[in-house]
Amino acid sequence: MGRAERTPTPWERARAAARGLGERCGPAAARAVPLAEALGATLAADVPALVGIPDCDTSAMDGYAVAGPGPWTVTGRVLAGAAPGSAPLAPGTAVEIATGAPVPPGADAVLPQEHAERTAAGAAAATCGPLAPGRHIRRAGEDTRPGDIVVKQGSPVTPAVLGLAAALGHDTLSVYRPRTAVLVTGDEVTPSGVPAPGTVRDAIGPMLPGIAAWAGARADPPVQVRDRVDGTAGALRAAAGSGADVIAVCGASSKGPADHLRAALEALGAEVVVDGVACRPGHPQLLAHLGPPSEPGPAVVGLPGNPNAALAAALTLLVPLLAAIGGRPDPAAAAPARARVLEGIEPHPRDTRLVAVRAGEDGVRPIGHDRPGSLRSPAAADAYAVIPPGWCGPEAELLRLPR
Ligand SMILES: Nc1nc2c(c(=O)[nH]1)N[C@H]1C(S)=C(S)[C@@H](COP(=O)(O)OP(=O)(O)OC[C@H]3O[C@@H](n4cnc5c(N)ncnc54)[C@H](O)[C@@H]3O)O[C@H]1N2
Ligand code: MOO
Repeated sequence: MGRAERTPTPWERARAAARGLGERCGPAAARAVPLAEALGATLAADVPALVGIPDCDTSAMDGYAVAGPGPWTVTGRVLAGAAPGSAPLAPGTAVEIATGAPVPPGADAVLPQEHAERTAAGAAAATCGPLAPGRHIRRAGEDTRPGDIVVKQGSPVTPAVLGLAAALGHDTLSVYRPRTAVLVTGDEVTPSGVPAPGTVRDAIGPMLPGIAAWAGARADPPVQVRDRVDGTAGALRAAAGSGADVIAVCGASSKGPADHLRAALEALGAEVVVDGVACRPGHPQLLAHLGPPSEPGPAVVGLPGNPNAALAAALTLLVPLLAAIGGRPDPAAAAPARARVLEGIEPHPRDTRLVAVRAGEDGVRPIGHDRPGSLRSPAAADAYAVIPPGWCGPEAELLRLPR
């Protein structure tokens, strides 16, 4: 097992290393998925328009499509969904028309309903003066022409991207969505219900699907692993064999008698890229690569067992790693990146502190309850304030929390 760092890696350097490993392991395999399953993934290919918007000349208003000067004899009605007509509208005639309906050839403009007057003889007249040619007609391809690239590869699939893809005729999209397997260690950890005395409920597994989704990835349901080296190594091997891009291991990251992650990685010949990070909470976290360095092979992230430390570690290593494998920016680092800290925070002498803060109008305030074993503060927070050693304010970088 190659050890890149024997001392804890500085926090910023650890995030960069996670991104670097993600770029080395990525991109995740591209898959065509139905639109209903694509939300939050990253586009693996440009999205072309399969149809023009609009696909033919259409009316932008409810009213009358008119030809020549008025008043006009109304000869019919066209509703949205009608096939585009081929018979030209004769000068002096009009058809009643709905928004989105195809404008007949020969029509000069659309007279909106509210500017039209029907005469007793059934003709239509304008109450608004002459209409400019083409008024209220949306020309074929005016917004988008067939073949236009409307969203670029690498963009996140948002609700608007889904709606646009559907409007342009797509039923599926080709996307990257890295997959992380989740191994929960700890013989005392129980997956459901009120924990019995001496046991604890898994509080890390439930956080990972939302954290992964935020990074454009997905997390498998947690698999519980007994506190043994061979069991941990076997679970890592099985997760790697399942084709996971990343394996997140919860707990067993420290140096106690039941902490077997490092020994299991050593048994598998893993390359350890980050062995401890100079941050609080979360200092025993770890980043490794399984398989030969030249292969994409899954990356392994060791998340400390203390749940607040696990969350800090997930934002430090897991999120940049998954985002890079999916080919998108780290969402935790997105703007606004700095804020004024309105209450004193004591820096740590050597490590970067990640302090849960709530955003107000003038800046951010620590929430308190800052304990590695408790999620009370991040559950009430908007971000972690990043407090490096020697920090004296007044501003701090913010590491955003998934909402
Ligand atoms: N001698 C040292 N001991 C410890 C150090 C150290 O530097 N030297 N670091 C401490 C810090 S900081 C942390 S964080 C933890 C990390 O521990 P592990 O990753 O090895 O995790 P465990 O020992 O298995 O568990 C720690 C703690 O968290 C609870 N836990 C574990 N998994 C879960 C889970 N899925 N959900 C909720 N809670 C969980 C577990 O019961 C323990 O209470 O090490 C310190 N010790
Ligand atoms: O990773 Mo530990 O927080 O510093 O609990």
